[in-house]
Amino acid sequence: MIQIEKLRKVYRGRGREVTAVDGVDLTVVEGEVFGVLGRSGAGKSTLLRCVNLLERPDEGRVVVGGRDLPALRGGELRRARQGIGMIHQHFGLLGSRTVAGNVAFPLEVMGVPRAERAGRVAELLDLVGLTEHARAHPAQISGGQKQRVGIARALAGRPKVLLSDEATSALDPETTASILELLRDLNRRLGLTILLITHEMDVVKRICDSAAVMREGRFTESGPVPELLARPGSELARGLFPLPPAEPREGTTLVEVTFTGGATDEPFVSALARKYALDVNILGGAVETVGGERVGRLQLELPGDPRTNAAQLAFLRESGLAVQVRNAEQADDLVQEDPR
Ligand SMILES: Nc1ncnc2c1ncn2[C@@H]1O[C@H](COP(=O)(O)OP(=O)(O)OP(=O)(O)O)[C@@H](O)[C@H]1O
Repeated sequence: MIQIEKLRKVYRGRGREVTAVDGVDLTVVEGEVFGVLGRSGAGKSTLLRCVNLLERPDEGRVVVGGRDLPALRGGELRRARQGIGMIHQHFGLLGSRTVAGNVAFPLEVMGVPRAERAGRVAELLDLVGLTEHARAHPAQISGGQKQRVGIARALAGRPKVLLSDEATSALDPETTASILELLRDLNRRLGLTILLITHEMDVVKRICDSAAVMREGRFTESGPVPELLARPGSELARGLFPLPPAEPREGTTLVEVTFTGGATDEPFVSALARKYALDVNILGGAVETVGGERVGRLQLELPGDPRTNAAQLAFLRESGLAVQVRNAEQADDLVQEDPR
């Protein structure tokens, strides 16, 4: 649905150049929620704005719904853009218009006849649960309600794609949860493809099917969330499941185990302990529901150095777990890092 290849965007001015996006490849599959996570200045907004050509990329391809956007001009580009809705952190509502008036605005711009407009506005307000507030002005409603207006307005042109620029960053946790739930619901009900940018791990955890971590204009990791979580060394996994700092003790093996989906149902720690008559020490761990799947990380200490635990580590891997040995350097070739 969204295919970006080798995207580059450089800002130039006052003798200074900033490469905001530096060769990003991104594929967002139709019907999925894709999150780009990164700190301030990583280039997330620029990337998002290149998807609907609010910024023109210097290099690279941006294909949305089969159309190469930078190649389009005039009316063709305008029509292609109507298929891409966008919501913003600060909502961007017109203070002088009512809630209904704000939602009607893009319909007016699109030239939808007045008679049709009222019905469509009512439909959109119903979709976001704001029917009762149709006559209120933005100053009279809460932040969460304002974002609902923003979402209704973004959906006016029946877009197939919704871009979300830190849509929940200005909201409290409870309101954030309700807006994320609404986005998930719209994604499922309308088959809406959502590309969102955020600096909040929690957003990725709650609604993203796939995600990328962006730093200094580049993706450092990218893929389906359960896959990223199971990847040893994943920044996303570390962020979602922070484990206490632990130093390997002499004569022990310190292992971090990540499990997703079905593997969670197996009592693998007790199975390991029983099979090898081991005293397994659990140093830390977290289990969460991500994308509807139970996933988690555990930090385990096994007696004996990694070399003597080759069979035990193989047992964990064969149980479908991603296994990372923290003191792997003590092991020789017998103990391979999980290649995933
Ligand atoms: N219009 C602009 N002109 C010049 N430089 C810009 C412009 N917009 C962004 N930049 C620079 O490009 C880099 C990436 O900015 P961008 O806003 O895309 O990052 P971000 O990850 O979205 O961060 P934030 O969440 O703070 O907006 C930053 O160094 C920023 O200063």
